[in-house]
Amino acid sequence: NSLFHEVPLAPPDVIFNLTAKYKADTFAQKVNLGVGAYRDDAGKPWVLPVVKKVEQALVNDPSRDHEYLPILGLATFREASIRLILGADSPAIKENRVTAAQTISGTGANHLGALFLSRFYSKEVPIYLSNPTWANHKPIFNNVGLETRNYAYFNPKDNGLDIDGFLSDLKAAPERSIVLLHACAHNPTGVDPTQDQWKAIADVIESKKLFPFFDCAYQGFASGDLDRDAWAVRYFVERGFELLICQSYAKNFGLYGQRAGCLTFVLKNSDAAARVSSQLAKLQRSEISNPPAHGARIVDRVLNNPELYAEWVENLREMSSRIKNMRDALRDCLIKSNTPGNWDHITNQIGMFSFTGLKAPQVAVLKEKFHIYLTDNGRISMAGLSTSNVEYVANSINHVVN
Ligand SMILES: Cc1ncc(COP(=O)(O)O)c(CN[C@@](C)(CC(=O)O)C(=O)O)c1O
Repeated sequence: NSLFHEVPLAPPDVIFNLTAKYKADTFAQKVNLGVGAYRDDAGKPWVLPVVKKVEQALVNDPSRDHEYLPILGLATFREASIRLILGADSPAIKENRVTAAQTISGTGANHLGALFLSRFYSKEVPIYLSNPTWANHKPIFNNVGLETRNYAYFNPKDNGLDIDGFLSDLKAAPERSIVLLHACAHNPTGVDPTQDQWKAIADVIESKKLFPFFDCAYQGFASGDLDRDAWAVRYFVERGFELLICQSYAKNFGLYGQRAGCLTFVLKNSDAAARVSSQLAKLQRSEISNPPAHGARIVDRVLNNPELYAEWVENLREMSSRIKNMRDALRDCLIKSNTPGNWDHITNQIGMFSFTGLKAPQVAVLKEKFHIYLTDNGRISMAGLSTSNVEYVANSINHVVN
């Protein structure tokens, strides 16, 4: 008998297993609405033109080597990431009370933030996650010994935000609890709080002394405007909260496999920032020693060069507007084919995903009969839609809701 013969067989990951099933499917008209990865109108992954350009320059740069990065990553990448999320004129930056660590993409930022809080904030308080939230959030926090709880988020009646449930769950939370907040383009619902609702959320977090833990994986993807998508984070900073933000460059730079991300901490003063930074370095060293260089160098060059930055903004707008067009097209097709139900949420929701309201049995039929892949909770990645498959998808949805 092996020493590990009692290791339980874990189920495959929901989202990555969907991709594998889709790839294995030989049906000509198969459609992948699973993983939240951008595809162009031909259904192909899109290497951003600005990324291609910078990669060429990097490869041809004679001074480039493969030395270790510092433990906390490329300094100019970290500084640019802080400016991107907080705004170049942020008071927190001026007062030198921000610190950051380059991480293994957004997942790594969530993990390092969780690990730090479990060590230096508290292990006794729970972290509140939106219901529903990204499938990977719960395992990330449980892995570092944090108890996870839910706050109400999605209202199935209007496929919108259950703000009353949201606020009352936070009011009932133990003081100092951590609250995970999606900065923009909520995954999986595509439903974001309005600015007034963010103010009400901030009021409860302040009065209950809760800790805001922002996860920002889609900056620039939601509205197409980087500053607008960072509004909630900047509002909380303005209100004087200490908080952290997880940034991912997987989606907005198309660098999924390069694992480029950043964990940014906003503190009360520079003394606290120095202390936090020193412990982030210690934790990071013992886990990954130092982060991967390639993706960060691409992001670093783009964010620190005005022309490349402007080109990146254009590339971002191209992705976010194609997704918006697909929202309009899907809703139009559903209405044109008299699909029962109200489909306004398809265009009211924002960012990579739409929470359709389809139930697991209906999802099963879409997968098995129509070869359309989406998660059982009815989430569809809008980037999987194209002008050539949107009608087929709408007709298939029509079939399963009738
Ligand atoms: C809210 C949220 N945070 C963090 C991440 C982490 O992304 P990264 O580590 O690649 O930077 C994702 C990616 N979510 C995807 C796009 C992929 C996945 O599940 O990992 C999704 O399909 O939900 C996300 O949706």
